[in-house]
Amino acid sequence: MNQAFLSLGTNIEPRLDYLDEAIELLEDHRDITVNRKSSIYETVPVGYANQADFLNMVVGIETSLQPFALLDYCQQIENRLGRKRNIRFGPRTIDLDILTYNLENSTVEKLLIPHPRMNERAFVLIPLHEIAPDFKIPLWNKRARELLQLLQESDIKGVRKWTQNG
Ligand SMILES: Nc1ncnc2c1ncn2[C@@H]1O[C@H](COP(=O)(O)OP(=O)(O)OP(=O)(O)O)[C@@H](O)[C@H]1O
Ligand SMILES: Nc1nc2c(c(=O)[nH]1)N=C(CO)CN2
Repeated sequence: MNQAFLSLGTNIEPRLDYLDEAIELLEDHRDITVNRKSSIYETVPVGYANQADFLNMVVGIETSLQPFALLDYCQQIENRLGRKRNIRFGPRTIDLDILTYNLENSTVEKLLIPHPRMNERAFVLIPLHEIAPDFKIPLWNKRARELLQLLQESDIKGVRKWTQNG
């Protein structure tokens, strides 16, 4: 069985429902088992600042799907949840990125694994550290915590645990 980590992000309300529905749709697939879920984090937008705060989380899955089939299913979920692709890095109902797939590296533009920007994203590294503290991310061959240490304090401050009651 293959082990992958996926990043989920949303900044259009109802944000919590989009996360819940995306996870349900992952669990509905007979070839995917979601075996780890991080907490939900509220995060300041990175890249394109003029947009609402995100909810982000990371899940660990086991799957018999090959990487492109997994990407295809992630994109089906994005489409079902009404994802529009207009502004790069802009607002979205749900974004599902494949962070890692086993210890594989893929350099095909349509599917870059590990995700090439994950090392600079505290909104990915903090939840990944929570569920897989010892996992060494291929390409950098470093744990999430070690990559976090290379980021600015301000990037890390933009990520805080989210609870429904604020
Ligand atoms: N690891 C990956 N996970 C998901 N999509 C990927 C990955 N590597 C490459 N892609 C490609 O990136 C394309 C654009 O993806 P998307 O619209 O989700 O980007 P984005 O969320 O705006 O930016 P980012 O990838 O920085 O999070 C997808 O169509 C997909 O083919
Ligand atoms: N905080 C945060 N910022 C982002 C996010 C995201 O999920 N969270 N996704 C982006 C495009 O992939 C761009 N910027």
